[in-house]
Amino acid sequence: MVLQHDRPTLSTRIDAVTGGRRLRRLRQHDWSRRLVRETELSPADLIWPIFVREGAGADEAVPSMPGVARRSVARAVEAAREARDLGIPVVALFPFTTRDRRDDRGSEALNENNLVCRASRAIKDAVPEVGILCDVALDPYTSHGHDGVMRGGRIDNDESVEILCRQALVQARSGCDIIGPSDMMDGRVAMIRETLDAEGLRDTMIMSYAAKYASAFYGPFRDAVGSNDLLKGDKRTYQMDFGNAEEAVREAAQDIAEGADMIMVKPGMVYLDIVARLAAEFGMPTFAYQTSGEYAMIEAAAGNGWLDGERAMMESLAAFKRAGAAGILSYFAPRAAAALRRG
Ligand SMILES: NCc1[nH]cc(CCC(=O)O)c1CC(=O)O
Ligand SMILES: [Mg+2]
Repeated sequence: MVLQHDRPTLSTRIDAVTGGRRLRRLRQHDWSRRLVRETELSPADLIWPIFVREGAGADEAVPSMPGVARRSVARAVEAAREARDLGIPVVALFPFTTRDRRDDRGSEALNENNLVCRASRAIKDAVPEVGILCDVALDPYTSHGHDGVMRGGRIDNDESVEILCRQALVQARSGCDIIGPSDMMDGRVAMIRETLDAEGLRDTMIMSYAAKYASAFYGPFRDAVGSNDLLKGDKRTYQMDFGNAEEAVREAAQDIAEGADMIMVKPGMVYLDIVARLAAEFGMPTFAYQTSGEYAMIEAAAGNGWLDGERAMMESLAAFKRAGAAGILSYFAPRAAAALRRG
């Protein structure tokens, strides 16, 4: 390339290498950028995870998740109303369980009057237009913080599945619309489907956490549900190894064959390759969970003034859509939906 350009010559040469296709042309105006935007986020893409706690009164802040709180059942109902008004289709319920309600088998999971069941009934009653998703896993209820039952120092798959089926049934009967098995036991989707069908609950949907990785990005969530101090060891014998992608395809294939209506990848931001891959490979409604740690990361940086939180929020959520996700579970849901409605 010559150093001193004669403009017309340079322009001709650039036209020659680009074929005259100047890709910046479409980026000139807000209107033209909007016109050609390939994917768009909408409030209907969002699922709002809500933490519920016993008792009445004011929300309890979760320190590691600025802007997120544990709500009483009445306040959870208010959140569902807010979701409806914002156009958010689904809320996901997670219980904060104190030590005294936990045991080594997670018995509280099967109590039809447990917090999640009471919150489901209250929301169904007051705001029937909003869908309810409930996690199926024992970690909010076990004294050791694991998602299943321990047997000789390991999590017993089949014994756990049996309890998880009963947990799913109790939740579905309380008004939960979508069962979200997040436990990663083998065969649980089929067994849960069978259990629900046998009880006449054919319409209850299953969104399986198909590819759920053993991740550092769940830390703040475990604070929020009270499991962090209790968890013994880690979850690597049932949650996936972060080095694996082929295995995610096998996991998703199994869950789909077993009857999952929708699949999910978790965490989300650091596993966008998996989201894109599963969405393309199976063409099933594929969801991503922007987890507590991913949320906290953005909030912490924004809180320090290190990045523009509002923009980082929208950009991170849009990335899931671009990767092919049908929707996103995100603690940003109400804020993002409000921003999208403002336009
Ligand atoms: N099975 C429990 C469960 N369901 C959702 C999350 C994490 C959600 C988040 O980090 O936002 C976890 C934590 C875990 O597996 O330890
Ligand atoms: Mg599996």
